[in-house]
Amino acid sequence: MATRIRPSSKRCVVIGGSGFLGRYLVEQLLDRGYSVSVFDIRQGYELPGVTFHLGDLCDKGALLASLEGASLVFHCASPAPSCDDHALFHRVNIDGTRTVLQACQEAGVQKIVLTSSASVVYEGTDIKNGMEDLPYAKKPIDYYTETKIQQERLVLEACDPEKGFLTVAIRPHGIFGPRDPQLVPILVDAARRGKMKFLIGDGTNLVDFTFVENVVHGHILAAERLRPDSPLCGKAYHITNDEPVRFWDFMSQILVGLGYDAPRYRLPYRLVYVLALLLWLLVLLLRPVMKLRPTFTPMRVALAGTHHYYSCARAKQDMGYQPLVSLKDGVTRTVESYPHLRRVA
Ligand SMILES: NC(=O)C1=CN([C@@H]2O[C@H](COP(=O)(O)OP(=O)(O)OC[C@H]3O[C@@H](n4cnc5c(N)ncnc54)[C@H](OP(=O)(O)O)[C@@H]3O)[C@@H](O)[C@H]2O)C=CC1
Ligand SMILES: CC(C)CCC[C@@H](C)[C@H]1CC[C@H]2C3=C(CC[C@]12C)[C@@]1(C)CCC(=O)C[C@@H]1CC3
Repeated sequence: MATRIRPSSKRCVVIGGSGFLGRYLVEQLLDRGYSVSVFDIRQGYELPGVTFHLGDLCDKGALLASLEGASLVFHCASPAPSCDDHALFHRVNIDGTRTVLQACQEAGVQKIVLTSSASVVYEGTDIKNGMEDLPYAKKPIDYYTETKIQQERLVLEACDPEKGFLTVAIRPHGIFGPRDPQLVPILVDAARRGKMKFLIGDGTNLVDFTFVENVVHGHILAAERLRPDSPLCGKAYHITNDEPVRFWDFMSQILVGLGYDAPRYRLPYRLVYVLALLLWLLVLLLRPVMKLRPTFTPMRVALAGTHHYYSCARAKQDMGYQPLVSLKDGVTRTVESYPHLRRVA
């Protein structure tokens, strides 16, 4: 007869653990004495003590096999926002998250920490020191964000302390750090193609960029403070560096740190936004014959030209969160980690 492994509070599974954030989470959990398994569609690395379960999170059978004995699950898997595949976003972020919840309930998992996104309340217009009680965006900036909203709702609504099933969502914003496959590589690619000479808007808009280790710290605190009687149950929490920075100053620090010139010439925000929309329409029209990937999408232009920074007061109060790494140190460590992306004279 097969024996069922008893759930241990230190045994956890990181769904999406091969990705950028997931790998940092796995490393930090190991350092803190957790026993960690990864469930992911791919194996991104090897690490002593970590078991990889490869599969699609939409496959309940595959998930169940990985969840045996675990009491805690971190769900940080998602298709990349830039993939722009509506069917895939829907299948993974909405249907797949339902499957994750069912599998966790069947496997006797007690806690789920979801990686959501602060962008679930952002509609492309200014947000200054936004709190978690802002309503979900009625017009999200893209389909990825639309599915992140539905995903967060599903996870938070599933919280049921009486049944011993506890959920919480972390909303990070603009995660960066060594090994980030998105922000720095996209920026450097644009600079190498001569597209980073201009700044969009007047350059004063403030934005949150969050060092990856702070995001991980928020996740682990949330997991440890999530109890049937705690205020965290069924709630969302912003996790930021708590140091809003001018978008274009942050971009310039990274570019200059890697040997590229900082953007110098200003372009009016509205003009660039309309041009990006027109370009996007053209991309849609041409899609049957060719697949183009413009650098300046309407979503990126909105993020580059508006204020979007969030308060993490709720996380400080309910879980004692404080960022561990300052923005300055985070930028230095990030720049140093990309020698291969430096400008060659
Ligand atoms: N990066 C950021 O600035 C922000 C990210 N977030 C959220 O943080 C989370 C982590 O993001 P990040 O680390 O940047 O993303 P990554 O793409 O680096 O990591 C996600 C991981 O999930 C995997 N994955 C995708 N689909 C499936 C699937 N169907 N089944 C199993 N695994 C799957 C990916 O594999 P593959 O690479 O093959 O697709 C990848 O390994 C995401 O939920 C994202 O929405 C929120 C706010 C900001
Ligand atoms: C070409 C330039 C105008 C912009 C280059 C930098 C951008 C690639 C990044 C600036 C803000 C980032 C961001 C995200 C992805 C990378 C940026 C657009 C997210 C969309 C990632 C997923 C989320 O959940 C929200 C993030 C907001 C900020």
